[in-house]
Amino acid sequence: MSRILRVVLHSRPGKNGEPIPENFRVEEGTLQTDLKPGEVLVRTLYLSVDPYMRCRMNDDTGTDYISPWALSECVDGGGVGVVESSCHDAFSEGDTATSFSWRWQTHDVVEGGRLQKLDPELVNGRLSYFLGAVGMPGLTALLGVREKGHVKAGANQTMVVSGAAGACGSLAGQIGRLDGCTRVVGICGSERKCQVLVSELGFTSAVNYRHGDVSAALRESCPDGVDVYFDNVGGPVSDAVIAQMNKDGHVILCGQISQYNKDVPYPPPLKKETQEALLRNNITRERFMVLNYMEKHEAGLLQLSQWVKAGQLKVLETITNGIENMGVAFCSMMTGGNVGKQIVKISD
Ligand SMILES: NC(=O)C1=CN([C@@H]2O[C@H](COP(=O)(O)OP(=O)(O)OC[C@H]3O[C@@H](n4cnc5c(N)ncnc54)[C@H](OP(=O)(O)O)[C@@H]3O)[C@@H](O)[C@H]2O)C=CC1
Ligand SMILES: CCCCCC(=O)/C=C/[C@@H]1[C@@H](C/C=C\CCCC(=O)O)[C@@H](O)C[C@H]1O
Repeated sequence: MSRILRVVLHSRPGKNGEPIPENFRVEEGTLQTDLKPGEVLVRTLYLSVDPYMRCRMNDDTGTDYISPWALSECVDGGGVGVVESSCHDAFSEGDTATSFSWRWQTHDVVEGGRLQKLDPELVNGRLSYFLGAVGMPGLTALLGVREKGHVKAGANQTMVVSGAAGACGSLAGQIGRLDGCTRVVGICGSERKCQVLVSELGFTSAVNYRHGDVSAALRESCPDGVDVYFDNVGGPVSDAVIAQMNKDGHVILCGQISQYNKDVPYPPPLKKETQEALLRNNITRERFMVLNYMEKHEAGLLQLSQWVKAGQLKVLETITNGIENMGVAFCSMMTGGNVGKQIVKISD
């Protein structure tokens, strides 16, 4: 029996409420560490906080693929850890592993079949990258661009990315550039983030949506209009981008974070003018979900790993320490406190 810390959902923000760290509660508990056949004891190294978790804080997520978290039960999401002991053939002490449904606990006993073994070499030992650039957000950026973006090298395309300084957006813009877009413009929520996009990640230009006239800034940044829009945020930012899209353009409908604190279905309804602009200009806007492309994940992770190792894909992370700060890190990410992927480091 070991003593552990875990995070449970303490209260729900309400469907129209902003989440607060106090919606989560850290508890001490015990873990039975005598393993049954097939089980693995893992120590958590890193946990991910992600926007879709906001929907899991509601008692009804409004979707059929994301389930609500139960009150007072341990919450879960993407995680990476190290095997401390194993009764499963595929795992040995010292192996590293990941899962989309890693419990927010310092240690756990899990069925080995629910874990994927990791090759640290893919990330040059930076294991947190498996929750970001060489993980679900990286795949979202890569497959979103490749499956829905219709990017063609040499076609002089302009791509706009919203949420551009975040986990998916910072990678999507770089991938748009690697795949041949002439111009990649990022939209994000601060001057500092705009600077990072241009000076560190190679975006052509960046627009701060919290400052000044976004439509005017976009017009200046996109003199030939917008061909591909990687949409992470929805709402007024997306209305402004779609109004400047060219005929036969493509919206990659990745996420709509600006609407997650509202009681609306996913994807949220568009305003009439935006819907009309899509129809008038024959713009596709297809919902993209990374979990619908599982058969492409292995090759996608290899591609992402190669780019990262070659320095062609720059990785940004914001790392918060300590399981007691899961709620703080989640709320910070939801309000723009992160640059790149928001990670919580749980142990060495
Ligand atoms: N379809 C799929 O398969 C997947 C979709 N997603 C979606 O991708 C999007 C990005 O996720 P992820 O990269 O993990 O998160 P990020 O790392 O981008 O973090 C979220 C960011 O959203 C921005 N934001 C918050 N509120 C608003 C607002 N009202 N208007 C504009 N921007 C806002 C903040 O940046 P800022 O400072 O710029 O405001 C914040 O940093 C989300 O919508 C998510 O749901 C993610 C994974 C898979
Ligand atoms: C309702 C908002 C969804 C916005 C898009 C998004 O962020 C999607 C993210 C998914 C995410 C969650 C999907 C399923 C989780 C299931 C958990 C459960 O019900 O137990 C992530 O894991 C991959 C993205 O496709």
